[in-house]
Amino acid sequence: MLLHVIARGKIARSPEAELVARYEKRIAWPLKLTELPETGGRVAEALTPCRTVLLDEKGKDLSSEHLAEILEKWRDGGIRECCFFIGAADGHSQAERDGADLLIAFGKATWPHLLVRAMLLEQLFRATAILAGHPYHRAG
Ligand SMILES: C[S@@+](CC[C@H](N)C(=O)[O-])C[C@H]1O[C@@H](n2cnc3c(N)ncnc32)[C@H](O)[C@@H]1O
Repeated sequence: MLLHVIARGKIARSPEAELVARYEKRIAWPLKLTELPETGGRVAEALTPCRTVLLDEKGKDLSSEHLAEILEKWRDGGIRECCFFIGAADGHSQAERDGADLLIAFGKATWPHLLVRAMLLEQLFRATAILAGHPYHRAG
């Protein structure tokens, strides 16, 4: 299953970009990163069947193991692409929230979107490492 991270805003050369690159290299699953402007922009049509996940403060606070289980279930169920959307300063619209398969929160705090990009990449690496039995993740 292709993990497709679609994020608003330009990351350019920055500490966040270094973190994104670090985890991007380590994720063994097919991975694609698409950067959109703060507003507007278009994303190539997803492979079908696909799932849509929004990163959103109003989402579910999932453990890394739970995220891994969801990805495993979708992959094994024949889902070909999972799109993860990170919003810009104004976040996501209610229509976008209503249309998503899953909303994930990294706690109730509001984080800068570039940091969320790095955090999501780390969680995707962690989830895929859990599924691969890689020792990176040590359950608490
Ligand atoms: C600065 S935040 C936008 C805040 C905006 N006021 C809102 O209502 O969503 C930019 C993006 O970062 C991500 N983000 C920020 N905090 C988050 C959190 N706690 N959990 C998940 N994603 C978060 C979301 O994708 C959000 O759209």
